[in-house]
Amino acid sequence: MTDREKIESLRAEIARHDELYYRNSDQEISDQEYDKLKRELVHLEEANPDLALAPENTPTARVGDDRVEGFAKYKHLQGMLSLDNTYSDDELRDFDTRLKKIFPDELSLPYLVEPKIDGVAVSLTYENGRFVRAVTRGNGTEGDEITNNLRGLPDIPEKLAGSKHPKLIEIRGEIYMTDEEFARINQEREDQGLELFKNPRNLTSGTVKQLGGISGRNLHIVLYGIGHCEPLTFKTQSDIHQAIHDWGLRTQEKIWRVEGIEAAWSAIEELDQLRHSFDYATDGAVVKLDNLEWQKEAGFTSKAPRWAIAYKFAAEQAETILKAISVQIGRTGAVTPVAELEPVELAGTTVSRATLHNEDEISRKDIRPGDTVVVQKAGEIIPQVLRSIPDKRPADSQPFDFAAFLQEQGIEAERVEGQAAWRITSKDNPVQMRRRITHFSSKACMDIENLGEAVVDQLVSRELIKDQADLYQLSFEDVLPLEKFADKSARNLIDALERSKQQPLWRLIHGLGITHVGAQASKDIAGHYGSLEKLASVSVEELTAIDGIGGIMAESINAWFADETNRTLVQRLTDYGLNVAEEITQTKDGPLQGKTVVLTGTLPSLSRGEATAMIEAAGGRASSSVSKKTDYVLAGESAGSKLEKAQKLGITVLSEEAFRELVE
Ligand SMILES: NC(=O)c1ccc[n+]([C@@H]2O[C@H](COP(=O)([O-])OP(=O)(O)OC[C@H]3O[C@@H](n4cnc5c(N)ncnc54)[C@H](O)[C@@H]3O)[C@@H](O)[C@H]2O)c1
Repeated sequence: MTDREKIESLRAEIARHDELYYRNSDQEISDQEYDKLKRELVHLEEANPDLALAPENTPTARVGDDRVEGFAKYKHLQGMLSLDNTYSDDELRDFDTRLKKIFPDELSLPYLVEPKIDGVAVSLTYENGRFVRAVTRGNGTEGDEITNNLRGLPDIPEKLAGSKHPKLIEIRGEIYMTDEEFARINQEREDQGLELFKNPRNLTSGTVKQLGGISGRNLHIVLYGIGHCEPLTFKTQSDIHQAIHDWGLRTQEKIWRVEGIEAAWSAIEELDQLRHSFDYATDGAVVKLDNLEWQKEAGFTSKAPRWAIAYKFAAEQAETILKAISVQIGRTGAVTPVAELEPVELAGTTVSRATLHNEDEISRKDIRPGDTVVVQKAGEIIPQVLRSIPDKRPADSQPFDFAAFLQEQGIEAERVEGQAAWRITSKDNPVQMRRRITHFSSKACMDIENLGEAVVDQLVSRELIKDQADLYQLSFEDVLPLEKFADKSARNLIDALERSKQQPLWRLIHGLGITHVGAQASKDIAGHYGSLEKLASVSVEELTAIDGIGGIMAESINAWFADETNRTLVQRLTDYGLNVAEEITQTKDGPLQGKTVVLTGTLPSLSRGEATAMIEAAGGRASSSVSKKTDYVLAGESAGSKLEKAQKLGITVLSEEAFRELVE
C-alpha cells in the first residue's frame, strides 16, 4: 500500500469511529486502539506534507463532531477544543520543552494537574449567576443545546451561590454516570429483553442526546474550567477552580498546583493511585499551564490548546489463554460470542469470561480458540479481548468460522441484514427456551420458588418442557428424577407451580417476555385492559394512549400477539387455569383512581414497595419519571431532580403525611 492509500484508508476508518463514538454513542474499538490509529495517521501526514488537507478534512486536525438532528444549535462564545494526548512520560516532557521555548526565561513552569474525567463534554452558560443554557461540544464551534435535558439535575443549580458573579460565563465540564446507575439501567434493559449498553460513557452520551428527555436517568456533572467570561477577573487556572467551587458547583476533589514538569509527573502518579476512589471514570490527567496570560501567549492549534496536554493512563491489560469460544443467547435471540478464558487477575478482579462483541470483531482481530490473548478492562464494566498474540499460537490453529461454529452447536441463527449481529431463527432453540422460561419463573415475574436456572436447564435438556405453558403439565414423577431432587423438593416445586397460577395478571404479562415490556409497563397494561384476551385484540393506537406506553413498546406488543405461536401459548396458559383476567384496577374506586404518582427520595417511614402498594391499592399508578401527565409527586428526603422538575411543572408535591391522609 502506498502512503497515499494508507492515509486515505486511515482517514476513512477514523471518520467511521468518530461517527460511531460522537453521534451514535457507541464504539467498536477501545480508546487506546483509536488513539493508536490516529497517531499512525499523524506520523504519515507529517512525513507526507504534500498530502496535507485543510483541518476540516482530516480527523487529525479537527474536533470530533457530536451534533445530531433534532436539537437547536448554539455557537460557543469561545471554542470548545480537544486536547493533545500522550501515553508516554517522555512526550509529556517534550510538551514542557516546547513551552519553555516560548518562555525561555523561566526555569520551571507552573502547572495545574487535574484528573481527566471520561464523560461527555458540556458547556453551561450562567448570566449574572443564573443558569441559562447547556450545550454539547459539537464540532468545537457550535454544539447542540441540551438545556431541557439537563435542567433540574442536582449538580446544576439554577442560581450560583455567593454574590460576585460574572455578567456572562461559559463553565466547562463533563457529564457522567456512576457505575451503580449504569448497572441499574442495564438491569432494567435486561429485564425488558433489550440489548445492554457497553459502558457508562456511551450511555451518558446517548442519554443527553435523547429527544424526549433523559427518562429518569441519574446524571452528574463535574466542572473544571471556563470558556468565554465577562468580565475576566481570573489570573490563573487555580483561581478558576476555586471560584467554580465557591459558586456551589462540583469540581474535581483533588487538583495539584506544581512547579515544573517533574513535579507534574509525581502528581500524575499520585492521581493514578487515587482515581479509582472517585465516582466518575478517569482516563488520565490534564496538565495545564496555570497562568492565564501565559496560556494566551502559547495559543491554540486548530483542535487543541498548546498550553495543555492530556496524559492518558493505559487501560489495565493481562495476557491469558482463550480456552474456547462460546455464545450467549439473549432472551430476544441475539447471539453474542463470548471468550472462555483461563482465569486471570485484571484491575483487581478475576476474569474468566470476556466479550468478543460479534462475528466481525473476531475475524478482524483473527481470534482463535487456543490463542494467547490480551484482555483489557477500560471504561467498560465487561472486559474485552483486545487482540491475540499470533507468535504464541498452536501450530495447528485455524481461523475461527462463526457461522460453522453455530451450525456445529445446532444453533439455528442468521445474520441480521446490514449488521454484524446474529439472531436465532428458531424458537425451539434450547438456550433461548431456557432464557425465556427462567425469565418467566424469576422473582420479577411469576416468582416460582425452586424453579431457578439449574432446574430449568435440566427440564429443557430432558425435553420435559419447551415453553412456559409446559411447566404446568409437569408431574411429581417428572420432577423427582432431577438432580438434587427428593420427595419433598419435588412436591414443593409442583405446589409452587400450582400456586403461581394465582399470580396477578401483570406478572404473567411480564413473564411472557415481550421485548421492551418491563414490570411497570406490564402493570399499566394489566390495569388498563384486565385480560390477555383484550390485550391481544387492541391496536397500536389504543396502546399508545395509555400513560407510560410509547410507540415502540406498543408495536412490540402488537407484533407479539400477532404471532400464531404466541397466541397458542396464551391459549394453553388460559387452559391450565392461570390468572389471565382480573378486575381492571384503573377503574377501581379509590382516592387515586386514574392518577399517576411519582415517588422520589427517602420517606420517613414507608419503603418504596409499601408506598407503591398503597398507591395501587388506592387506584393510582406509580410511575418513575415526572412528566406533564404526573398528578402527584410523593417526595421524601434527598428528593433531587424529580422534585425540582415537579415544582417547575406546577405538580402537587406530597409529604408522606399528606399522602397518608389522601389515601387512607
Ligand atoms: N473508541 C473509539 O472509537 C473512539 C472514537 C472517538 C474518540 N474516542 C476517544 O475520545 C478521544 C478524543 O476525544 P476528545 O477530542 O473529546 O478528546 P479527549 O477526550 O482525549 O480530551 C479532550 C476532552 O477532555 C475532556 N476533559 C475531561 N477532563 C478535563 C479536564 N480536567 N480539563 C480539560 N478537559 C477535560 C474535555 O471534554 C475535553 O473536550 C480519543 O482520544 C479517544 O480516547 C474514542
